[in-house]
Amino acid sequence: MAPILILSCMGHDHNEYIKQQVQVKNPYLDTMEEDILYHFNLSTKTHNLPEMFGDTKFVCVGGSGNRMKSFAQFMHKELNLPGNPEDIRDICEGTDRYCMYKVGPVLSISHGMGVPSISIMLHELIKLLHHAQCHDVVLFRLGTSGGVGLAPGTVVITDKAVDYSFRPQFEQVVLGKVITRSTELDEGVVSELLQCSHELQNLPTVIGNTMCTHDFYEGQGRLDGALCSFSQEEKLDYLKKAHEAGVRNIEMESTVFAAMCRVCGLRAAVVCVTLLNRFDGDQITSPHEVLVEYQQRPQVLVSHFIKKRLGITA
Ligand SMILES: O=P(O)(O)O[C@H]1O[C@H](CO)[C@@H](O)[C@H]1O
Ligand SMILES: O=c1cc[nH]c(=O)[nH]1
Repeated sequence: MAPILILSCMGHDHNEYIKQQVQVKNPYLDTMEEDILYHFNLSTKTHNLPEMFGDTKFVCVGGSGNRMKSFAQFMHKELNLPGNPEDIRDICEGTDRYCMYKVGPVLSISHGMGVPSISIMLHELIKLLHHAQCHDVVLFRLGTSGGVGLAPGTVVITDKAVDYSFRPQFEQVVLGKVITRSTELDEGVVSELLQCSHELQNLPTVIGNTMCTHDFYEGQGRLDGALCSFSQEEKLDYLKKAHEAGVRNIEMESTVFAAMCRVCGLRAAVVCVTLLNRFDGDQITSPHEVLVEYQQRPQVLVSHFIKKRLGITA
């Protein structure tokens, strides 16, 4: 029998977190004898998912496997967990599609680039959380992005994840028809994250809309792809319109992430650092070590959030 959501999934009262369970929205799932999470190389028959994952409270996802491994090692240290952080094992090592690390109540998973890649990962992740009977879970996407009118290195906590027309929605084609889902995120988590950013040094942070595109080059109005059919003026005009619509950064996964989490009753937030200001150019020119430090910023912010939630003080 599928667990039911006892209280409203989008409420903002802290007490409501207590009973929040993962709602898969598929009547067929509970009739299946076995569920193979193919891209994770896990299955309900071969793995004891409640034992492996039942205590998960925070799921952090990001594009690259190495970044999510470093984040897991960082969290291992931040949470003062026993053992050597260097020894953490990739739970999905039997497949090279995604990487997954578990450190205490934190699960760190890579999702690759773009909507199709993260959406496959999210289907399997949400089923995993359901099979493992997890509850009170908060999900974060920790990413990089192009800034719209912001200095490079600024952390953007997403208010609304919007599409190419600045609408807060995600369109999925199902059986040849378009289904539109809302991409509203949890306001409570957004304010908690903003408060966390005020408590940290050197972490310039804003709340803004995040535009999700299906491409890094033409899709984000870059003039430096292999194809370009528009002028510099047209590019700047589009970015200006985006800025007027409240867009402060551009990336490639936020809308489907927000939509799927929302439908399944999962509180979620998107926290991405900007690598450049798109009004100033398209190429990412900062030195490697600067970019490495930038991409740690969302991790530092979310780590602070997690430690506060767990009652761990510095
Ligand atoms: O830093 P990550 O999580 O990979 O995300 C951003 O970087 C990739 C493009 O370079 C896209 O996937 C975009 O969303
Ligand atoms: O400009 C950028 C930088 C990172 N990721 C993106 O999707 N766009």
